[in-house]
Amino acid sequence: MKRESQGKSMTTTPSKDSVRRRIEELRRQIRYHNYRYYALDDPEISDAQYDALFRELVRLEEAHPEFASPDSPTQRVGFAPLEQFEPFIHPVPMLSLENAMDREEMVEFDRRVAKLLGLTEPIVYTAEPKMDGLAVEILYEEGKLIRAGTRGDGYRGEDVTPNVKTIRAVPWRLFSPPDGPPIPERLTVRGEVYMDRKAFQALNRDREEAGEPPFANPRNAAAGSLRQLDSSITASRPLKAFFYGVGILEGASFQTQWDLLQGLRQWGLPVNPLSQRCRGIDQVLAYYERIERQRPDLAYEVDGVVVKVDRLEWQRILGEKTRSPRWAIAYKFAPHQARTRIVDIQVQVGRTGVLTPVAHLEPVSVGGVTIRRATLHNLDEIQRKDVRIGDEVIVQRAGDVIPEVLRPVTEKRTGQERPFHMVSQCPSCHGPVVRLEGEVVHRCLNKSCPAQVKAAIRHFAGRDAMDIDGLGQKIISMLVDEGLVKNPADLYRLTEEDLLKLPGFAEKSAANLIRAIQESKTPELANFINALGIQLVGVHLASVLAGHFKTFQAFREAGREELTAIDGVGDKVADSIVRYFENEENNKMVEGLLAAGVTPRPAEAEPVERASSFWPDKTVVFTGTLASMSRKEAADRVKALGARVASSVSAKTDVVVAGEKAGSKLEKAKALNVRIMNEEDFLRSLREEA
Ligand SMILES: NC(=O)c1ccc[n+]([C@@H]2O[C@H](COP(=O)([O-])OP(=O)(O)OC[C@H]3O[C@@H](n4cnc5c(N)ncnc54)[C@H](O)[C@@H]3O)[C@@H](O)[C@H]2O)c1
Ligand SMILES: [Zn+2]
Repeated sequence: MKRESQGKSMTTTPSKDSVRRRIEELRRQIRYHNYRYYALDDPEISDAQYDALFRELVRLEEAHPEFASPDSPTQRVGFAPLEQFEPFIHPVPMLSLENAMDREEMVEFDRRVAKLLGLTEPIVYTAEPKMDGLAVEILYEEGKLIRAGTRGDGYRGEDVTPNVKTIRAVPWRLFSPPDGPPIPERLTVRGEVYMDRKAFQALNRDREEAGEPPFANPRNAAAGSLRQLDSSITASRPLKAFFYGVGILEGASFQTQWDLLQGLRQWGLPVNPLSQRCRGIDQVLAYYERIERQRPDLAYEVDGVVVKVDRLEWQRILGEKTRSPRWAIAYKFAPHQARTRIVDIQVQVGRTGVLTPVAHLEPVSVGGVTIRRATLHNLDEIQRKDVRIGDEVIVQRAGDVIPEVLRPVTEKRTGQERPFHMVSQCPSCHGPVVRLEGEVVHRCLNKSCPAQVKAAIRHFAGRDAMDIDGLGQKIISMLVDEGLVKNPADLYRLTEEDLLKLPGFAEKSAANLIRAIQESKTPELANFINALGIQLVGVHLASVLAGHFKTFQAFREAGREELTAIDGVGDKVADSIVRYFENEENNKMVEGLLAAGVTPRPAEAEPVERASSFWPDKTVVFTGTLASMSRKEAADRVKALGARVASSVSAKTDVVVAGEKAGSKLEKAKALNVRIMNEEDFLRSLREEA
């Protein structure tokens, strides 16, 4: 895929004056976009477009040093912290990274490093996925989490300690096995807070349904979730973190970046398992290609790889420039973008009646996937981007995130393009379309609107809900159109005879679907709560609520007070739940489900005790025999602390607990660089959690 033009190429020599004006214009634009991106977490342009502006400015300033200025955005990191937050001072400045866009720039980086160090042999690097989240620094003293802040302008960030403490992957206390590095007296560790793509999509769906503006991408969702004044909002968002560096490190030392990563891992800080040591630039380039291939399958967004000179001594020799270190570089992936034409814009009705305009496109291949539709979010977005029917547009797809229209190519307009008007009648039920006060979205308010019923049933039958196999969009559509199903509870009254009347069903397929529906009757409580489709209650909150209430009855009877007392449940969510169960129709539907024999399984394990430092969210494999307890007992102990137990070792394994006579799993763990605990380490860590 060709990238968008990297700024204007200059064929004739421009006058000094026009260069100065362009520089000023670029600085003004970049400052504005920095503000949107860093302060508001709401960018207006894509990263690729931003990078093009930034690079053009760098080039002009290099070619015309007389216009250089210490307050140019090229000399600064990020954006000053917002005043609503207490400042977080970085004891060692937290810089940005220089970017490379192609192989030549990487080869050039390698040459520069070799020259500065006076080396001729291949240089060893540690290469890591470049997480697309936001950078944080956390201070640990004697292993205890003291404070955490965002990067801000590199010198001062925003103090977000209570928010960072709600992230399960972040230990409140560091852990040290006897054979690992000692716990440092003082440590500031640096990492990236991010949100998985799936969680991001679920969050955006919930937001769109609730009439709130969706986040542009997982990075902004993570940043917007972490930079909250109310940490219960942060707690309700499924954030994760990977760590990759340190600022201060007292009382422990490492020789290389690679050893440092292993050390962080041993202290219980999550480190990206895809990191790799590379000998020479060719291995770096191969690593880049491998990660780019894996990119669509990763659970999270990466926007490139970060390459760091491995020897810390050499890093010190190379030192820093104003904005970035000389010993590291970010090799960015090309965005998956393409040009195509909007054939039409149609509105789609969601399960709570929200109307989403969707662009129907001339099919185009973007990063290997053919796309025919792209979301336009809402009317405001369409007007802000000035997208019209018939426009040639740039579309972008990041991983499996829903493709979106970035902007029209206005130079290609013919005058035949038509602006989009929001419909005044619901395309499904022809009811009136309204825009409620304070909302950006338009809605159909008719509760029995067929499109809403269909969407609600699709949600109900989905993977994270009742998980009904074989109940796809087409069948749901027929069931609703034929009047066989008016709400989810009706599904359980369907018979084979009903289905056989529909086109496309035979005895066997009808029997299969009825069986799948009947088999869905004992969902996990969290899935059942999610299935109900309560506004603002998505997959993540549903599991928080299930963990708290244990039974559906207790959840259903909970009052506002009890709800808001739960970590991660704010006023809005509590109101929405209470309102749901006050509604006559919802109650009838829920009664219908229970009467049909739907019995959610009570949630099991105790909610994780937050103060426990190491085990939450870790994937653990046991191997060999433990002298002090059975395998089952050991597994139950760590599960109670929030860990998952797996049977085989993979790159996703966090810890292998190896007892006597451990065999191949232990070998595999060593090969994959997975942390290994012997029985003594294991018992000690359980004692520490007690
Ligand atoms: N769209 C917009 O309007 C807009 C505006 C401003 C910035 N941006 C984006 O932000 C970028 C500039 O931001 P930046 O200064 O944060 O630089 P950067 O994102 O290019 O690189 C530095 C950052 O990379 C992150 N990182 C991820 N994984 C890492 C790892 N393994 N090791 C080290 N660091 C890792 C850290 O947060 C670090 O601060 C631009 O290139 C652009 O893509 C976009
Ligand atoms: Zn309708």
